[in-house]
Amino acid sequence: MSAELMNGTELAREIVDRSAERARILVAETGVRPCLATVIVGDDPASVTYVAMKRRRCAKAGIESRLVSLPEATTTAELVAVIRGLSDDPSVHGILLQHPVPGHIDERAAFEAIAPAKDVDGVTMWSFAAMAFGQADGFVSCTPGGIMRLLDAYGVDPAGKRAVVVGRSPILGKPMGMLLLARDATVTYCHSRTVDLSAEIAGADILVAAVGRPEFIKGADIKPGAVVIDAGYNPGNVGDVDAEGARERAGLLTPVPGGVGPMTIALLLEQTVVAAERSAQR
Ligand SMILES: Nc1nc2c(c(=O)[nH]1)N[C@@H](CN(C=O)c1ccc(C(=O)N[C@@H](CCC(=O)O)C(=O)O)cc1)CN2
Repeated sequence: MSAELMNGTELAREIVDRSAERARILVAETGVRPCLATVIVGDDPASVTYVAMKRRRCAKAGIESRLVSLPEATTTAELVAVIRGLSDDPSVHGILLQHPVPGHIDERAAFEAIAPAKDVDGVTMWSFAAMAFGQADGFVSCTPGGIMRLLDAYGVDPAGKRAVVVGRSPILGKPMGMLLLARDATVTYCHSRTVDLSAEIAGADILVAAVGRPEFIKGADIKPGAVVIDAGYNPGNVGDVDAEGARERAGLLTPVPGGVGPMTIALLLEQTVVAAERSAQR
């Protein structure tokens, strides 16, 4: 078997094009241009690259992008104050705090300073709860939200399927499982204390790898015909799944690059436009 690749680049382009058109209409009808404020603390090279990618795509989509670049030594209190300022600024519609922040910062406290209506990256507790309770007024965490859109585009209905999420981070693994559960999948979370990971993976109809360890998931463990979502973004564009092995066994597979990554950014742009539309209606 050779897996069909799920083209995230193409689907993301469609979403960004539609978002750009909505942004254009919003400007024409109300004079409001969607604005995303991105906050980055320190100069981690990967984060700098991701932020630059997001800003480039905002520019292409007609979304204003405001960059707040803070030094490594920024304290939690200073960061919270900056984010609260953006939350109170009516010209800002979406706020993104690039993850990870330096270790001395309380990242949760910083995320929680984002006003729910501007949480276009879906990182606050309010957004998580809204997603878990199926409330449409919240914003979804972008990577899991993008993955659900990919599944839909490729006709994968999670209902009744065994879904295994490897990883339990607050902005990826945990919300991923909740979104699959909301679509009636039988969800298992796996993590560092999971006793027999290979056996859990072997039972997965839908496997989401979100561990942050290069090629951690071995092709031989994958159930033949499974849908394999590689949400890894390790240095050198290496995913969390052994891509060669997965191609042999999976039915559908997201490539790295060109799978989940572009969808993450597409969802961020789409949700920024939605936040701006909502603010213009108020
Ligand atoms: N606040 C957040 N921080 C982080 C998130 C997030 O969703 N919100 N996700 C990751 C990294 N990330 C965005 O920040 C991200 C990583 C990779 C890509 C991407 O499109 N990758 C391309 C390849 C890139 C290249 O060509 O070099 C791909 O997969 O095709 C997008 C977003 C951590 N932090």
